Amino acid sequence: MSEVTAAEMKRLEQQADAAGLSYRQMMENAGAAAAALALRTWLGAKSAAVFCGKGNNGGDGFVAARHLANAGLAVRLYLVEGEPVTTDAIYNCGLAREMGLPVLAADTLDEPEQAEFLQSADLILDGVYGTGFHGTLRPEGLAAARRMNDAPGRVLALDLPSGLEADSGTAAEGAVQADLTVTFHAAKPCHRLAAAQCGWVEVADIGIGTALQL
Ligand SMILES: NC(=O)C1=CN([C@@H]2O[C@H](COP(=O)(O)OP(=O)(O)OC[C@H]3O[C@@H](n4cnc5c(N)ncnc54)[C@H](O)[C@@H]3O)[C@@H](O)[C@H]2O)[C@@H](O)CC1
Ligand SMILES: [K+]
Repeated sequence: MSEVTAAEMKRLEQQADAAGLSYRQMMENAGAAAAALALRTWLGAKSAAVFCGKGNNGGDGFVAARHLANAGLAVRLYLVEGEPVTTDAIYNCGLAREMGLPVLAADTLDEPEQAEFLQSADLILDGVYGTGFHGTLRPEGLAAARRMNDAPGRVLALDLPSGLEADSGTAAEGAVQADLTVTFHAAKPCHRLAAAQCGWVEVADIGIGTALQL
């Protein structure tokens, strides 16, 4: 399996953007691929809880949530560190809201109705941190990882399980344990170095190969 580091991936995304494949389109492709993978892996899934951080990994989560809702699933989004801050994540959070998807603070999961939704969700999507993560999990990230790990549903990590460092594969204490990880364009070193934490790993095409004629 070919592999790229987080820095190499960033460079490829810059080159693809310069070649006409926008960052927004890459995010759309990533989230759509993740939703499609979830739907064909877990046939019959009826509900999904999607955890989003404030960066572009969260952006992938908003996109995936839209596609899962369009496929008929009951979907709720949980913001782990407040509102998104990157341009494309803000845009996709807005689209999810316009569709009428519930976008809630993750600490609402302390309330019985939200806790019940998470307990009954067939799918849990982890869009808290991707290649941007380094170091240890702060309290919000740690609490979200614990909720995902404790929930009975299947956990799909977007790009990599939150709490793993993409290049070193170092797992922060309390990191997400995924059943399935969908990574984009190519595997990152963590998928090999922390394979058990990632579960089954699938690589999704997000258009970079075509844009760059690789
Ligand atoms: N740039 C792009 O065009 C694309 C990016 N994609 C997604 O974007 C991800 C990378 O997004 P970002 O670079 O925005 O970063 P992430 O969304 O991975 O992380 C969010 C933020 O967390 C912060 N952070 C780092 N360590 C932390 C810690 N220990 N505790 C709390 N916060 C911490 C970082 O400063 C980072 O800005 C990829 O993994 C992938 O999922 C995909 O949408 C494909 C296209
Ligand atoms: K993630």
